[in-house]
Amino acid sequence: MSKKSADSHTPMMRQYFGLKSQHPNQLLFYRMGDFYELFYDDAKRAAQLLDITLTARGHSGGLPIPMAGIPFHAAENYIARLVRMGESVVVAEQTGDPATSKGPVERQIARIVTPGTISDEAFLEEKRENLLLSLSHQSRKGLDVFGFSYLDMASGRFCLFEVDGHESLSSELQRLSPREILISEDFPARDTINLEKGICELGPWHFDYESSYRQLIQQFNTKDLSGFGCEALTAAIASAGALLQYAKDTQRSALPHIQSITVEHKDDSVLIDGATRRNLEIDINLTGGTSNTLVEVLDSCATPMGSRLLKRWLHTPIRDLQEIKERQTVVAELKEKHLHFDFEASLKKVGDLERILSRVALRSARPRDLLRLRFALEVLPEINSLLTPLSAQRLADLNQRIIAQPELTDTLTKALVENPPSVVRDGGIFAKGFDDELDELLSLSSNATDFLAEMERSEKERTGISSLKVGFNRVHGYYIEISRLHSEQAPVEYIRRQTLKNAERFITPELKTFEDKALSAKSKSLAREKELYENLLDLLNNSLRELQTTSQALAQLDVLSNFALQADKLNFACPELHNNSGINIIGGRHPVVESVISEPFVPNDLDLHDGRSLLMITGPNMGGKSTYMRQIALITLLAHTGSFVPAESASISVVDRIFTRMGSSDDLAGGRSTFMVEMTETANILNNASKNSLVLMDEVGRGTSTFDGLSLAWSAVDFLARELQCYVLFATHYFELTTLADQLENAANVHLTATEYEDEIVFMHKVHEGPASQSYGLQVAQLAGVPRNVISHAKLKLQELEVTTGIESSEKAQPTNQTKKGIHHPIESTPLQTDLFAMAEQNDLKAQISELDIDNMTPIEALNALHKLKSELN
Ligand SMILES: Nc1ncnc2c1ncn2[C@@H]1O[C@H](COP(=O)(O)OP(=O)(O)OP(=O)(O)O)[C@@H](O)[C@H]1O
Repeated sequence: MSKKSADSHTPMMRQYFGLKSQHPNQLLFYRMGDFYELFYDDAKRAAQLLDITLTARGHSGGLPIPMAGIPFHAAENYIARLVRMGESVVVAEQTGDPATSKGPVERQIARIVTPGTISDEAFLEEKRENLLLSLSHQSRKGLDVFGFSYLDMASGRFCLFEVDGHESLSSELQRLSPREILISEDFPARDTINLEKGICELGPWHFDYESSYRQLIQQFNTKDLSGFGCEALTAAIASAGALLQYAKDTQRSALPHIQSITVEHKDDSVLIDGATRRNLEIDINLTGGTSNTLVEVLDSCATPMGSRLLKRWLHTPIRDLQEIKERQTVVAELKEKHLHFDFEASLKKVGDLERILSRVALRSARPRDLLRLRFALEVLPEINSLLTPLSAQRLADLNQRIIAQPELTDTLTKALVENPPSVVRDGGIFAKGFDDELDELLSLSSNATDFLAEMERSEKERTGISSLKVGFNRVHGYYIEISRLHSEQAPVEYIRRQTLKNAERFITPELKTFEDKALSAKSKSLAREKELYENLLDLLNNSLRELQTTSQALAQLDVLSNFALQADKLNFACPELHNNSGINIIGGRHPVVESVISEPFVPNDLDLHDGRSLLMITGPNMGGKSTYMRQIALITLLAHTGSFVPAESASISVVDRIFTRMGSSDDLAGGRSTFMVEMTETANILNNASKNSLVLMDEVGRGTSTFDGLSLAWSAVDFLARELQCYVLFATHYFELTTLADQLENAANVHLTATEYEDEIVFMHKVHEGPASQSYGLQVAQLAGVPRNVISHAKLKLQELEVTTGIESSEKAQPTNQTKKGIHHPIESTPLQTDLFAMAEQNDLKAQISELDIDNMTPIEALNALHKLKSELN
C-alpha cells in the first residue's frame, strides 16, 4: 500500500492490512472483541462459502469495508468447514490490553490452519490420512523427473521418492490423494494436478536444493542424509525442504514428531496407475463414494490408525516375498488360534494413539487426549502378554516394539481426573493428591467458606465477643466485624479497616494472608494447572520416540489381526506367492460383489502360465466377465499385501504392475472423449507392461466404429500376447477375436455361460473353456426394460444383418476349429475377419435388399429377386 493510500485508512485498518499482506491467499480471521471479522475479498469469499451475512463495517479509505463476522466461540466449527473445502485460515488474536492500548489493540497471528497441516481431531477424518504433498521438477536427460515428498502431520510420517513422466505423476497423485499440494510458481505440470482447491504456489527459491538439504539435516540432527538413503534424490530433497519449512511456518513451532524420512522405492511395490486404482474401487467407488469398495468390505480394524494403515497397504501392494510371507504367517497363526478376537478387544481400547502423540509433540494435545493416552498405555501390558506365547517371528518383533510404560501410565493415572475438561484454559484437569500446591490453591478457593466459619468461631471464643462476624465485601475484601457496642474490646492486633454506623470492621494479619491467598487462588490454580500440564507434555515428549514406535507396531498388529478376522469371517485362503511364472486360482471370488448380492456367488478358476498367458473372455452381457476379471485383479492385489484371498486356493507369481482398461468415462474437464480416454489407457498399457504385469482389458475398441475398434482390439491382443507376453485377460463382444486363440501360441478362449429358460435368460456366471456361442444382447436389453416393439424391431434388423453381411451374428457365432499357426498378419489371414472387412464391398447388396418392397411382391417376384441377389454374391 502506498503511503498516501495507507494514510487514508483508519489505524485499525492499517494494522489489518499489515497482517493481511503477509497472508494474501489465506482467509484472515481478525479478532474484534467477541468476534472474528473478515474484511474485503475475504469477507465476500467466507460469506459465500459459509453462507453467512456479508455486511459492511464503516468506511476506510473513503469506501465501505465489506465485512463478515463469526462469534469467537463458534470459530472452530467454521474453520473446520473452510478447511474441509480446501481453504486456509489465518487467525489474528488480540495480544495487547484494550484498557491500556493507545490506538488499536495489538494483534498477532496466533495460528495458521491449512488443509494439509491440520492435526486437531475436529478437523480430521478418522480413517483417512491427511497428507501435505510437495512437488518439484527437474529435467534429466530429456526426461521430466518429479520429486515427491509428503507428510502426514497428524502422525509425523514423512516420505519421499521420485518418478519419471507425467503418467507416473498423475498415478502417484491419485494414490496419495493429498489434501494440499505445494508447488513452485514455475512448476511445469500444473495441469496434471487434479485438485480444485488446496494448491499452494510458492516462490521457486523455497525449492532450492541446498537450503532444502540443510533444512532436512537440521530437522533430523544429522551430518548428512546418507543414513536415510535419499542422497541421490535431489528433486525429492528439494521438495522436502519446501515442505518442512511450510509445515513449521503453519505450526509456528518445531516438529519433534517428525523424526525420520522414509524413501519409497517404486521397485518394491506393485505399481498401479490412476485408472486401475479407480477401476478396482479400492477405497473410492466409480461414482466417488466409499460404499461397495474393497476397503469397506475388508476394514474391521479396531483402531483408526489401523484403518489408515490398511488403506495404505491396499494402495501399495509389495513385491518382497519375505515380507509377504512374514505377514501371512502372522495371519495364519492368529486365525488358527482365533486370537484376532482377543486382539480386537484389546486394540479397541488403544484408540488413535498415533494422532494423540502428534498432538503431544505439537503441544496441542487436549486434556481428553491425555486421558485416552492413559487408556492406551494401560492396555499395553495386556497386549504384550497376548503376544508373548505366539510363535510368528513378526509377532515377536512387534511385541518388542510395543513398549509398556508403567511409570508414564502411573503418572497419567495419578494426574488426571476421571472426566477432564475439553480445554486446558478452564482448569479442572488434575486429580486431588497429584500436586500439593495445586490442592492447596484449589482448597483455598473452594474451602473459603469453611475457613471463615471456623475463624469466626475461634475468634468469638478467643475474644468473648458474641457479635463478632467474619465477612467479605467486594471493595474492602475480608473483614472481622464487631458491633459498635463491643468494638472497644477488639484485641490489639485487630487493625481498623472500615467504620460503619453500627459496627467497626477489622483485618488481622492472619485474615490478610488468607485474603491474599484466596483472591489469587483461582488465577494461581489456573496458572499452576497450566504449568503442570506443560510439565506433563514435557514428560511425554521425553518418551515420544518409544511411544511412536509402539503406536506404529500397534497399527501393524491391528491390520494383521484384521486380515485374520476377515480370512476367518469371509472364508479366505492363504495364497502361495512365488517368482516362477503363472497365476493359478481355484474357486476365486469377488470379495465385494460376493458381499452385496443376495444369491450365492459362483466361484471361478483361473489358469495362466507361459503357454497360456492371454485369455479371451467372451459371453453374454451381464454374464460376469467384468466381475471375473476384477476378482482376479483383486485377488492378485490382496495377495501382495499379505492378506489371505477370496479363493479355495491360489498360487500367484509376483507381478510388477497391475493394469486395467475397463468401463468408459469421459474426461470432459481434461478435454478427452470416451474413446480418447480408452486409447490413452490402452497406450499406457502397451507402452509399459512387462512380462510380469497383469493386464485386464474390457471391451477395448468399442468406443469407435466396428471396423476401427475391431482392428485396434485385434492388434492390441496380438501385441500383448506376442511381444509383451504378460498375463492378460481380454473381455470382448467381438467374436471375431476368439479366432486369435487359434493363431497365438499363448492365447486361449474362455467364456461365461447363460441359458434360456421359458423365454427368460438365466446367467450361470460360470467360466468354461472355449469361446461363447451366443451373446444374448437382445434378451439382456429386454430384461433391462427396453420396450417390446423396439426389441422385436431389433430382432428383425438382426436377421436382416445376418442375411446382408453373409456372416452369422455373434448371437449364434460358432467356435472355429482352426489350428494354431503363429501368423504375423492376422487380419489378412482370418476368414471371419475377412468376411467382416469385406462387408464394405457388399454394401451395395445391402442397399439393393433395402430397396425391395416385400409387402407388395408376389412370391414369384420375391424368389426372382433372391435368385438375382444370390447370383451377384457369386
Ligand atoms: N460369479 C458370479 N456369481 C454370482 N453373480 C455374479 C457373478 N459374476 C457376476 N455376477 C452378477 O452379474 C452381474 C453382472 O456381471 P458383470 O458386470 O461382470 O457382467 P459382464 O459380463 O461384464 O456384462 P457386460 O458385458 O454387460 O459388461 C454382477 O453385477 C453380479 O451381480
